[in-house]
Amino acid sequence: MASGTALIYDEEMTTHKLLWSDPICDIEVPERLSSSYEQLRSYHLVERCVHVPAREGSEEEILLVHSLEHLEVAKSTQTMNEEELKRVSENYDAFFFHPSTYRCARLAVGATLQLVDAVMSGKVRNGMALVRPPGHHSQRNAANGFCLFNNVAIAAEYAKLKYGLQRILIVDWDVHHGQGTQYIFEEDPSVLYFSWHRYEHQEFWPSLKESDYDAVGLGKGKGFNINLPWNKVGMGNSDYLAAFFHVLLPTAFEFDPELVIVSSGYDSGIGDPEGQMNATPEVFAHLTHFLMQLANGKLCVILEGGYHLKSLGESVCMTVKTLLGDPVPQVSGEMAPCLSAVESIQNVRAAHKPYWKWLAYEDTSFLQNLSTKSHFLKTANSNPSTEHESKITNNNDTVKVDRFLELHMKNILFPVPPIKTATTGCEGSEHFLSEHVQLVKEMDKTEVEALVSGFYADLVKDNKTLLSLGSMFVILDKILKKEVCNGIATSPTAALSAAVALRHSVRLGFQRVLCVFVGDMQMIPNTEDGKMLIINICEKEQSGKTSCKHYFSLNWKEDAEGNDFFSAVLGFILPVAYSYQPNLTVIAVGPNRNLGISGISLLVALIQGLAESRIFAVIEDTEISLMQNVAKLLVGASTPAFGIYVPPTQEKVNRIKALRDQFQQEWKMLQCSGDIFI
Ligand SMILES: COCC(O)(O)CCCCCNCCCN
Ligand SMILES: [Zn+2]
Repeated sequence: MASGTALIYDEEMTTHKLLWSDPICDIEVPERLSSSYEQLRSYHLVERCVHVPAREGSEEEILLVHSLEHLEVAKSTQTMNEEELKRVSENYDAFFFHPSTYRCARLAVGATLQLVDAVMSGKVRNGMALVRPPGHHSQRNAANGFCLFNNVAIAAEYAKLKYGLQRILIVDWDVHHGQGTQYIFEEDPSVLYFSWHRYEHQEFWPSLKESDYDAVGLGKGKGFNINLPWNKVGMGNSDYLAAFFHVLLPTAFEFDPELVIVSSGYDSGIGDPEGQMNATPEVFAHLTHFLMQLANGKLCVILEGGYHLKSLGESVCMTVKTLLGDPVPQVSGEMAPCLSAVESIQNVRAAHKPYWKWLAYEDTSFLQNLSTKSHFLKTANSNPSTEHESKITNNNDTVKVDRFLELHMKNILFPVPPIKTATTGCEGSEHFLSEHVQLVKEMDKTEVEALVSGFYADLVKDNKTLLSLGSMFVILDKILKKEVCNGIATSPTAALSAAVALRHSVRLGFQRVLCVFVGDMQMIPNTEDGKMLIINICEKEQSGKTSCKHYFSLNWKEDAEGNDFFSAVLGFILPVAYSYQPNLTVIAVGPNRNLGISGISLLVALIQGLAESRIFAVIEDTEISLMQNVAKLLVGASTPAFGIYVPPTQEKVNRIKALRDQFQQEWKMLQCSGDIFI
């Protein structure tokens, strides 16, 4: 299992700069790179990464994507004077040449390919390349939007050629549409390109019709180009997370890429003059964390845009911290996507229905009655939650944004707990002990008996479980005190242990405890006070307990292959969990579990994005291999391959939709279709 995070940075890429006045290009400054690198150093992140040197991309590598003519023009600029440079630059939309541009662009390509090699060779698990000039606007025969060579597109072609890859996912979270990348792979089903971008109904640059949600790819590439247009500014964390839950992740897991490359622009972050969006730096930790669960963790993050230096630097640090496996910080803001975002999500899901199995049963009837749609849009616009109140009056007030970010990041960058995982000396734990794992000593019997008789006598009927409870109390205590990030224990009766753990956690002071229970839960605590939210994935409805705001019984019978859990995890559990914003998560697996090991692994891996990754897992002690899998994930391993994709049945899709329709007003991250306001 590869480990380690590569960081690629070469100061020489700061020599490319604008020599004349140009109000459009003057935001793409060398300091973007140097201040990001300085910010990484100030958080002691550089020293934790594996340093990989940049190199020049060769002409042959550049010709994987670009025409010889384009290469020759670029090469010829090295010896030009300012007048000639200005003239050549005017041939392109929003691009400037400097005598060192060609050299820097080749370094940007080479740095990107070095990262691909480091990841594909297993030297590291993932990594980030800080490069400029950026790439996603440049096309086969043209520079565009500050980009000369399309670093990420060349990387994808290079990886296909050198490593025989057949499925590469490119995620472009830059706030501009990477039309260059779209054109290059439009007919190529081996490269799935996803981009969200400020669009405002084609008003915003590059103002292309083909940036809208109905540009799905051409010929054999149909379905492999996904555009999610933002038709309003001010999009925030909840909109970005909703886009991942309801569009990107279900598609990505069905596509099952062998490598994930991110066109990582941070102009989609708060404070950026180009994006005018509201998303705060920690959201990039969540987006990165989600993508780390694909391709066995093989993830290459390549810098694109980002023009507010403080916002850029903080977001780069959040990304690298997560690549290193640090706990994911709590995401801030109201977990409620705005109407415009939900409408875009609904449109892109409808546009891609013909191409993806997970969308086979998507309800696109809204397309027929567009009249009511425009009607509810008018009425909805009066609805408060259709607009995000902007945290910052406008992003152009740089100093104000600096101050906001200074305060905002203070309580985000908590110290990383020295130990990741605590465990009891339970069966099978000897397999995964490492410096990241702490073996906790048992609490002594008399103390456990005092605790149980004091607070849990109604739950604990016999002494058989007392011993397992003892170590559980110790682990929960350590998690509460942030001495460890998470913990795992086995129990002869996981249902009882979970019930005691939940009550104990609330008594210890956790205000919102999320419990995901797989299998027969048997004892369902009272959730009226909202201090717990329980999602029970079980085969049959628990006796007489129907779903309500804080208790869901998700009846789920795995198909034979045992791989059709994505729609439950991505379409329901994560959105509800993120809406709830727990400060502790308890994952319990009882008898008669009805999710396969890979389904539970995905659940544990993704849910680490919550509660600052504070998780307590309790597993029925008959499930040794499951326990070992879960323990490895808690220590930071990537989710294992999921095997063949099993699409959800219509019955399962309908069940999720029914729950979503019923609870999307309480848990707004469930929203993914605009008919919420009719
Ligand atoms: C990968 O490049 C990074 C980027 O996407 O941020 C480049 C943005 C170019 C923005 C150009 N604005 C032109 C406005 C014309 N009225
Ligand atoms: Zn951009």
